[in-house]
Amino acid sequence: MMTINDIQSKTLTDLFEKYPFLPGFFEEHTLDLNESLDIKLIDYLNFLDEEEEQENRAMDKTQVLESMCIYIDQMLEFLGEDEDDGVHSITLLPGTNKSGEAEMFEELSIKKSEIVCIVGPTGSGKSRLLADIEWVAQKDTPTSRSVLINGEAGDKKWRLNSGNKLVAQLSQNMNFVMDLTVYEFIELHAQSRLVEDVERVINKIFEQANDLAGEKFELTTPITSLSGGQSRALMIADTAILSKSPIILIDEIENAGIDRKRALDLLVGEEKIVLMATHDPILALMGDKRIVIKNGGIHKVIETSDEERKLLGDLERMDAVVQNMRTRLRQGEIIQKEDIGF
Ligand SMILES: Nc1ncnc2c1ncn2[C@@H]1O[C@H](COP(=O)(O)OP(=O)(O)OP(=O)(O)O)[C@@H](O)[C@H]1O
Repeated sequence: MMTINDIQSKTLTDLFEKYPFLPGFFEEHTLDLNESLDIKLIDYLNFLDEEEEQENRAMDKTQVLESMCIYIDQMLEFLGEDEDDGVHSITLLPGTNKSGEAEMFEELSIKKSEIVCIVGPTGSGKSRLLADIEWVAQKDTPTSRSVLINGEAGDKKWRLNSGNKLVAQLSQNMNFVMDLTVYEFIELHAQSRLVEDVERVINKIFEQANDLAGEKFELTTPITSLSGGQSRALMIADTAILSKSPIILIDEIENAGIDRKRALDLLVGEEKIVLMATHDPILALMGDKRIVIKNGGIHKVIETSDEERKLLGDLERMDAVVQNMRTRLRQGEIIQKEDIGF
């Protein structure tokens, strides 16, 4: 909760920088902003009182300050940005597997800029684990797991917020139905986030998305004509740059036409906690750790070893061969043994 003390001795310049939506409050309450903004809020309000403008206003100084606090709280809530939002880590505490047996780990903490992969057979419970995190489980899901935020019992406030603010989900199917160009799509999102320099953000997302996508697209391309890989690339860049959610949950990044290593680097570079369920060995080894799920329970947590990282290079080369074949087959070419190269 914002208090009068939090804001009254800050300058208007600082307040506007921190809360870019705040000029809207001044406008709504016909508070004149002609003077220099390098004035403390309280001095500004005193000055207005001295000018005897108060008689023309519905509220006195204290009421203005009080309603400004409420306005800031509500706007932050609406935007999914509470003041004490900083999530530095999440911690999983064990529950039970599908047979009701205790899970095989004591506790697992995941910090900012860490990538953790979730591996395990189909139906073993990978998506369930992602859902437990999204729900900030407190022994109240089928797994009885608990999730701590910054080492403390998860606050249920995360659940109630419609802005999906703890977690951003990147699911496998990205089918756009809106009739917008790439430019309009990003612009809409940037405006809803009240970004100040919308043009700069649009260009940044567009460039990053094109970097990730194999085939390039334009700002004028309608989003409904993007290929699967291109839409995925756009969503990843958009989430990394515009989403305020500290945790990104990914249900597999399919291989088609997207630079997956770069995609992960981009997300981690923006200081996100990244959890990714995957069946793909390359992605699994790109993580710092991987959680192995068996029969609904966390069976093991494995740190990616140096040897595995070296093997990752080999796997990527093999993958490049397969990708190349795929492209050539698509173009109607004939494949020969020497094309395989090993
Ligand atoms: N510990 C558990 N206790 C009880 N039920 C569980 C547990 N873990 C998972 N389940 C249930 O098992 C089912 C399959 O789990 P889930 O969908 O998470 O598997 P998955 O590994 O994501 O599968 P896929 O690879 O096919 O996507 C779900 O109904 C889930 O709620």
